[in-house]
Amino acid sequence: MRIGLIGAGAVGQSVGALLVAAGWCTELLIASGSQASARGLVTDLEDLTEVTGSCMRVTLTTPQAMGSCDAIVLSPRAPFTNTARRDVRMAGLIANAPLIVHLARQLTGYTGVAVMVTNPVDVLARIFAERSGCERVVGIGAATDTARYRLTLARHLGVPVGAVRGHVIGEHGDGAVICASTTTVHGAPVTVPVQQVRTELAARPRRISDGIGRTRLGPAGAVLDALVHTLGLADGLTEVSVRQDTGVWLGMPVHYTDGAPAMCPPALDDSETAQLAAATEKLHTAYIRLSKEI
Ligand SMILES: NC(=O)c1ccc[n+]([C@@H]2O[C@H](COP(=O)([O-])OP(=O)(O)OC[C@H]3O[C@@H](n4cnc5c(N)ncnc54)[C@H](O)[C@@H]3O)[C@@H](O)[C@H]2O)c1
Repeated sequence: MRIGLIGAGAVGQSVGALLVAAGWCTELLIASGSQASARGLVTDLEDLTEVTGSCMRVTLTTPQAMGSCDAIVLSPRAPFTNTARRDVRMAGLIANAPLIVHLARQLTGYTGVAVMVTNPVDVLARIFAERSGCERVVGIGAATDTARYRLTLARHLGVPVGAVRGHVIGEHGDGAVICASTTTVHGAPVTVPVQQVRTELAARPRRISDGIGRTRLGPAGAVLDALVHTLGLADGLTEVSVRQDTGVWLGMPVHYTDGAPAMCPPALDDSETAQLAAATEKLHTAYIRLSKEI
């Protein structure tokens, strides 16, 4: 498996390290905003492969040279200061969209899997798919949100995380839908303190950023999870942002068999249905506004 990685920052570095540890990636091709950052990560990963006895080759390259990769991870971030207190991820739209459009042009007709990381991930996955013509674009975020949800609920109820079944879908952002009505603990329905959970879902990434600068390991794990499922290395259910009938990309549970996706939308109650419709509208509006500008 040959993987391209665009963006050698906090997430890109963590993805690189996880790919070395995973063992199935034979070559990692790296491009970034500057030669210096890409070369730095290539050098560090070379050291890691040598120390750990990994056979993975690490190569400095350009996005245009990634056309033959099985998958490309897009985790660049334009330099800007994010001062938003609400809708923090959406605040990156204007800064990051031109960069993603540029990459889409460079990767026009790409036939592999594209894993979008850059925020706002749902809108940018759509922009990249439509501008590049790539048909296998997934965004990450819902798997991390879901993991955070299960952790939070398990702690609140004092049960093992493995006993909690439930999803967070829709926007990776303030419009995320906590699927409380179908959540179970030890197979039984449960009353979810939705507002409390929502507060913790927003607090966790802030706590990580305040403590260690940027969120990186959870999202990198979600990238690996998306890669193994979309590339057919593992069958099973994961949450990724994928194209809906409306044309909008939303986080959903998707079951992959040999890399073939089957969407598994959870049943929703009236409130959750309304929240998902609102998220769809919000992301579509952002997309339309952006499309007029770039
Ligand atoms: N979807 C998610 O779950 C999730 C989670 C964490 C972070 N993110 C997003 O991922 C993006 C990256 O986050 P980060 O913390 O790694 O950022 P970072 O600032 O640490 O790194 C960004 C990297 O992008 C590179 N870059 C800048 N312009 C580029 C260009 N034109 N082409 C290629 N590379 C370019 C920079 O050189 C830098 O190495 C951000 O938008 C962030 O919000 C998403």
